[in-house]
Amino acid sequence: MKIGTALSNHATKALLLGSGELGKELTITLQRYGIEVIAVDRYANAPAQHVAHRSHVIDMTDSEAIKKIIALEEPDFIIPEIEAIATQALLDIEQEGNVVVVPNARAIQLTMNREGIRVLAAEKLQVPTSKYAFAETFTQLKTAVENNIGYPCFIKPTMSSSGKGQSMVKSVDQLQAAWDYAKSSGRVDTGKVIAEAKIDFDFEITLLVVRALNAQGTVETHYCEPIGHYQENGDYRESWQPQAMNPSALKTAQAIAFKVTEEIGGLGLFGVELFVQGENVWFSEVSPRPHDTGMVTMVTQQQNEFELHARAILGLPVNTRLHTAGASVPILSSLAAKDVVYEGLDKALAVPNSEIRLFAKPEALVNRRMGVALATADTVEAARKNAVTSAKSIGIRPA
Ligand SMILES: Nc1ncnc2c1ncn2[C@@H]1O[C@H](COP(=O)(O)OP(=O)(O)OP(=O)(O)O)[C@@H](O)[C@H]1O
Ligand SMILES: NCC(=O)N[C@@H]1O[C@H](COP(=O)([O-])[O-])[C@@H](O)[C@H]1O
Ligand SMILES: [Mg+2]
Repeated sequence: MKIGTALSNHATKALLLGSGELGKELTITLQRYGIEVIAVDRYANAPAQHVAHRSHVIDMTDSEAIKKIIALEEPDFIIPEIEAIATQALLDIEQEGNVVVVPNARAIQLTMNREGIRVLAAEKLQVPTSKYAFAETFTQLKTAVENNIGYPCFIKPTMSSSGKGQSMVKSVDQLQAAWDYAKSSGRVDTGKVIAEAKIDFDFEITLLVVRALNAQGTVETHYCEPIGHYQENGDYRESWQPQAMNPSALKTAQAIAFKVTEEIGGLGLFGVELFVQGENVWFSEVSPRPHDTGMVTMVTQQQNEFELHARAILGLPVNTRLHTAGASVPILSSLAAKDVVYEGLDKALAVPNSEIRLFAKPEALVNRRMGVALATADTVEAARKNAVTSAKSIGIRPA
């Protein structure tokens, strides 16, 4: 493809829908290839907006608002970055044919809502998943859990991410609170919640998969080394790469990831979330974009997940090589405040082979991700230890 020079009349333009920490890294990468980036989010001063050429604040769950911004900016690429977007607008815009929705509008619609991707994976593609049911009322939820899903189970909003609105329920007396939380705390209330039986996994991974064009112009699938991670309340607390895996489980994981991403189609990087127990692998969900647990690749891979996504989208060559073991630990706020300052950067960076990214979100909330510590080492264990020490050195307090 021809890539126009940024800020000329022929600049290739990318419009990000969602401008968080993942979008910021992607913006920087796209700009290195001369792309003009417009960063859109639901609030002003979102991380990617700190570096983008231009930015807009809109209600991204409003189709008309999305269409208006697209008509104004006339981008070549629309890159959804968060799980809270009116996907119908993207389907309509794609139909018109002048813009590429990354990786495609159907992928965004399917993955933005857990119902779409779960039904596709489990029922059409027949890949193993946890047992699940959808409910529109508390009575439906209770009946499904009591008769079919069982305890313990997870109750989640169908449109959410980073664990928002999600809880694990061990007995019937916790069900009402889980229903109320899922209905009130997702990114968007679709009217439905999902109940999922708990999988007793040994560990869970994100398999980063890249669909990119080869020299012959055909799509090839590339896999990164598996990323292991540990989650609390549905949000990641540590990730590391590589996750040691039994070769047969890795093969199964790649086969599941291939099946799902091949069905979704388009070009770009995907984060396929899988649960592993012995040789068994279950599909959990997929992000058609860089993944939070994949931030570790900023220190472990020659081409990190943002570089891979940008290259794949632009039709450029990709390489998923890992060059070192590493780990990432998010820096979470312990307080809610409008203006905050970070402390301890000197201490955090005194940890050997560590790096810090501070996101500078304009408002801190309890457990909101405000930065990330990254570390490399000869072993994953040492890298994890260093990343934890580095992250703990950063304090967040009101300005
Ligand atoms: N059915 C399940 N069995 C076991 N653990 C689960 C199940 N569902 C969710 N979890 C745990 O909760 C975590 C978050 O779940 P999930 O990925 O569905 O939430 P999310 O809000 O989409 O998070 P993100 O957007 O960060 O991926 C999983 O990574 C896993 O640790
Ligand atoms: N698991 C998905 C994920 O990590 N998404 C990342 O978090 C941002 C939202 O953060 P916020 O809720 O703090 O605004 C998103 O914009 C994206 O960068
Ligand atoms: Mg997830």
